[in-house]
Amino acid sequence: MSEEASPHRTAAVIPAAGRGVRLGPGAPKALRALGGTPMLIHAVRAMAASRAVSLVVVVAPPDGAPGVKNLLDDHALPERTDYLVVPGGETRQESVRLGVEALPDDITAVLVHDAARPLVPVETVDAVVEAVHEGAPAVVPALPLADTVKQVEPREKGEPEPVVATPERALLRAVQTPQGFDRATLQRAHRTMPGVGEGATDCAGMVERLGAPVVIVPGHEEAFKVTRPLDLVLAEAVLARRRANDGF
Ligand SMILES: Nc1ccn([C@@H]2O[C@H](COP(=O)(O)OP(=O)(O)OP(=O)(O)O)[C@@H](O)[C@H]2O)c(=O)n1
Ligand SMILES: C[C@](O)(CO)[C@H](O)COP(=O)(O)O
Repeated sequence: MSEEASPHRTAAVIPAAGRGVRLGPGAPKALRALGGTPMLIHAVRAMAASRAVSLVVVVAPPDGAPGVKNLLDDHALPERTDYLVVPGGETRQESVRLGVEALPDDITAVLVHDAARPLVPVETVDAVVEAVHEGAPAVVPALPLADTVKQVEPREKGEPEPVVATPERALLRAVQTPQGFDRATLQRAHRTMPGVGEGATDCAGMVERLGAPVVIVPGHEEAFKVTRPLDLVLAEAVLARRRANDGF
């Protein structure tokens, strides 16, 4: 996909300021190695692989922006893409807001992609971009659920939680990133909605609360989020298979 015939200029914002508490002790999650390369670099390459993406904004840990700039300089990245690093905030919502505020004025479409989803295929990125360029204000890649989901009444840790409802699984989707937005819609959502507590867990949810439509495109099983140690084992296996298939 190319920007040449498009009136859009598309940027990707990569929130990478999280600590990775659920992954366990160590460096901030985005900086941990996957196949010998920081997870963040995989995520940056995944966004820059789309010819539609002309700018990648990395939202670094609050005190880690200079180190992340050095990291980008030290790794081979597509030259047609520009790169910018800004310091992040206390929550994902705050980090994304800081990334969006750093966008140059000529950007019209924005992808928001977790550094923690390093292996998203370019076909998924392009499908999201295409739907935004065709006029959707907000686009989310997602997959049907394998597990049945229960809604519960939360209790203290260790206490059995009463089940309140079993939503119809066929109507549910597990949501991934990159989520794609018309820039004005995303900016309005972030400017009008204060971050409460841990903040919104995804930007599309904020756009829904604005009353704007959000649509789903097919996600990909390799776009999973590295959250817990077992996810890293899976990510290493997927990467090893790709490298074996590519012969490098
Ligand atoms: N203050 C924060 C918190 C999260 N993120 C980013 O948001 C994405 C999704 O968050 P998650 O997987 O929850 O990452 P962490 O917050 O690092 O994980 P944990 O909750 O286990 O600490 C990650 O790329 C993470 O770096 C961010 O930029 N700023
Ligand atoms: C945006 C997201 O990846 C969609 O599934 C997810 O909500 C991020 O949640 P996290 O708790 O910040 O990992």
